[in-house]
Amino acid sequence: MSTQNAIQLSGVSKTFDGFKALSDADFTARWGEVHALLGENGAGKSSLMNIVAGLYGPEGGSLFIDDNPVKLKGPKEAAKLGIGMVHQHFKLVTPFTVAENILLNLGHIQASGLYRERLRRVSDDIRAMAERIGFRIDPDARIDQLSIAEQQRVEILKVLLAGAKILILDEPTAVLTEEEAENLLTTVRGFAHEGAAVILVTHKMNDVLRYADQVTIMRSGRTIKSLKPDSVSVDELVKLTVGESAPEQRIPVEERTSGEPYLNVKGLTSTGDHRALNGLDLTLNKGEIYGIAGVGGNGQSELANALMGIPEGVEGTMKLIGEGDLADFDAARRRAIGVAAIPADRYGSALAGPLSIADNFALGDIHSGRYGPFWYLKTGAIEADAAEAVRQFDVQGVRSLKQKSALLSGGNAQKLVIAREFSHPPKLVLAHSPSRGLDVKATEAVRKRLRAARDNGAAVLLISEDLDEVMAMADRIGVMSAGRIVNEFSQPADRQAIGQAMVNHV
Ligand SMILES: Nc1ncnc2c1ncn2[C@@H]1O[C@H](COP(=O)(O)OP(=O)(O)OP(=O)(O)O)[C@@H](O)[C@H]1O
Repeated sequence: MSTQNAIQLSGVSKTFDGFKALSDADFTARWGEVHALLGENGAGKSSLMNIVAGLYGPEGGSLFIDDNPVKLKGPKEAAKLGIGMVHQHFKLVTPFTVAENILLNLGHIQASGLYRERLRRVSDDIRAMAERIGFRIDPDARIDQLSIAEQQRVEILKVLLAGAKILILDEPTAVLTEEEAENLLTTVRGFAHEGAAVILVTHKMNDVLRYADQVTIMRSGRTIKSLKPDSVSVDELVKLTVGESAPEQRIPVEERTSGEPYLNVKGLTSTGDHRALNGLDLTLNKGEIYGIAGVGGNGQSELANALMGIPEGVEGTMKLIGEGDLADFDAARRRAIGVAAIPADRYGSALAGPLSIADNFALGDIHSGRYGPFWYLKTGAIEADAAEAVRQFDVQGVRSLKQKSALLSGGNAQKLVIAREFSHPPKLVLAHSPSRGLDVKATEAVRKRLRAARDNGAAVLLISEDLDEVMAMADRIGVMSAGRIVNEFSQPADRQAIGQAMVNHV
């Protein structure tokens, strides 16, 4: 393994609206290593890596690539130096196909030949790379027909095919299944050990311990420590990351009796050619958490969309007993009934990025009249409630409630969504990958909210590709495959049997 530095940042600072996101941060990653970057939500990990990727210019400090001092003028220059970053929130052109998106990114490299010919070549490269790293992806699929997990695979392929030698992966495994995550991390470790450098921004301690050669921990805009993961335990890493107050222990899920049925889904089927949902039946009871496990791309996103009222062509029924069919309710009616929705794509489907934190918080209550008639909103009341929610849900990085919500770090944006959705006691909670991108403390806080909602009698549907999360949270587990629930398990359930059911039907 070379000892030459791939990246060296020293004394880097960055301020946003007077807020110091990075102050005097140092970071060194060597060629040949997988280097994990850990830290609480809002610690500054993405900001630091955005500087390496040429997206942000630092105010102070210096950046060396391959031991040469550089001043990046933008991401193109970073790409030329072999730096490729896969962001937490994707940068794909949604009406385009996978191959078109990748060709767009490779424009400068694959410039020769007719467009169709170039597209064909790129499609071949995509297939070859996908096979090499164990991804299933169709180069001709349109991005807007792919699940979040599949879109992430496209982003990863995009960077790999552009020939990056310094790979920065911001939370790459957050939406991947265990097997996909293992494949990906094994592959990137292979790249690193062949001589590249891989930076893995993550909250998953086990990924750090299993795959990283070195780990740097950030807190409040500073790098506080860099060490070899095999020199510490998970507990020590957690403490270094979130401070002394270690998160709660996992509560083992016991067999428990739930209440009467509340949501009855019958024959839910996609109307398009691609039968993402194919006759799905599901009954969710009051006072239970029903977890949906499954390999990504088996209809989970379409189910979440249909239930949450995000446009999705489906037929079949989604009856809320005593209320009517969910498909007939507009957003205001859903709120009035007590439906809380936490979509997987928090920026695309849950938050209005250009609106302020306070306005995003109040969105759910505009129709109810809580803040006055909509032509004269009581901004003081909105801000008072939002301030209280920000405090209660520990949303960090809030300089002002008037700040755009798009500027919150990924994890803190999720906390804002959850604060809004739980601002009234919910009767039905629909949560899709709710702890994606959250640090250990925030993950525990979200899980506590879901459990509390269940204990107060709500029906909670948890759709997650993280089997550990489903196992830890759900009272009953449904395995989804090819657009249907193919097996149901009650707790305590056998993890291996669930894993079997997930793959047997693929
Ligand atoms: N473009 C921006 N404008 C204003 N503030 C920003 C911007 N980018 C980041 N920030 C702020 O800088 C701080 C650090 O954010 P950053 O995204 O780097 O954290 P992170 O460690 O990656 O967090 P997470 O784990 O939640 O993704 C946050 O308070 C965030 O709100």
